[in-house]
Amino acid sequence: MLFTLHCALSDYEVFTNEADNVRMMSILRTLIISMANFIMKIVPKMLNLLVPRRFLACAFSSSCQPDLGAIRRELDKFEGGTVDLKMDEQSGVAVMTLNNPLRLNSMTGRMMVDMADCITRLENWPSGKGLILTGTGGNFCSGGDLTFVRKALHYGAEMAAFQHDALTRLLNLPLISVALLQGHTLGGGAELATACDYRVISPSAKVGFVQIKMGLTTGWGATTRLVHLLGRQKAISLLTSGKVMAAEEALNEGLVDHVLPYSLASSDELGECKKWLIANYCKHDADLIQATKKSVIYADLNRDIKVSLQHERDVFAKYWGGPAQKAALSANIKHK
Ligand SMILES: CCCC(=O)SCCNC(=O)CCNC(=O)[C@H](O)C(C)(C)COP(=O)(O)OP(=O)(O)OC[C@H]1O[C@@H](n2cnc3c(N)ncnc32)[C@H](O)[C@@H]1OP(=O)(O)O
Repeated sequence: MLFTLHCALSDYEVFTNEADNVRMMSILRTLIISMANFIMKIVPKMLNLLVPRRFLACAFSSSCQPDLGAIRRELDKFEGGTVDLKMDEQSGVAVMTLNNPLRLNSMTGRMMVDMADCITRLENWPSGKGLILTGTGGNFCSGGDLTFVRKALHYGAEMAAFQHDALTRLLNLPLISVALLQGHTLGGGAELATACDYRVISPSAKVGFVQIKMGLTTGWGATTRLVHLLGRQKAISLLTSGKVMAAEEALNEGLVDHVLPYSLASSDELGECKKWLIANYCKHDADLIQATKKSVIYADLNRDIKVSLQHERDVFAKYWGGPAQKAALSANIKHK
């Protein structure tokens, strides 16, 4: 590079008449290309020195496997609130409750860890059929707990990796899940809601992906899930506007599936949501519901139609001629 620069400058002194202009242009071109090459080589090296290696490796390498155990230990230090789980064996419906009411159930690091543990328990619940994700005190969730957020500004990539893992596991539970949106569902709260199969909303509730107003994009996987759920256009519209929607608008946008007919006390709305879930999706045998949901997830993850059909056939063959089918045949059911 220095050699090229030296030659170019000394040549410039020699060529003074117009006939040499073409040659001079060519030298200048060589010089510019050399400088560009030099910059291309040196800038990534300087960046590497300035930005912590761990961040570069995790943010830019597709093969990066975040150490979720280490992240979990770090997040667990950001205390405040809990996430509680009640599994009702009789109905087969569990209720997972975000519990940080003084801060409208916004999520601390500790709550993220709690939620991941609840999801692990639900992954291993063979008699389960459904799950309701709700918040305590009449609010679903007002996003990341801003007290936690302010302390964890250095830890965004790691927190996102942890939440992506937990919420993908939530979405892929073999249970039919529904988020009950009451009061405020904002930012990260709206992201949590998209990790359930369905969303039921109280008529007085509001929901919005306000991340863009907070100088952020989605950190807990909602962009990916929204594109699957609503398609590109609606995802772009909800995420770039940051608009906070009332219940009917959220229904019209396709974000929610059912608006409760009346505003009730928050525990009564939970009861109504449970009735809606059971009546629509959890009437049948737990084993069959879980097999069905697993097949749907399999089909979603394996868009290769042959692979998905093979899996569907294998599951079908397991139930064909089994006791549930024989009982149904004997019952002579009329599907009116
Ligand atoms: C990776 C995550 C990315 C994100 O989630 S970005 C979005 C983060 N969320 C927010 O910015 C929401 C901020 N809060 C608000 O806009 C309002 O509080 C909200 C939800 C409209 C409710 O308004 P109001 O009904 O007037 O109630 P309020 O403001 O008096 O709130 C009651 C108490 O709750 C607190 N609170 C609400 N949301 C919080 C949050 N996210 N983190 C920490 N604290 C939060 C609020 O500070 C207030 O506490 P205090 O009574 O003043 O001690």
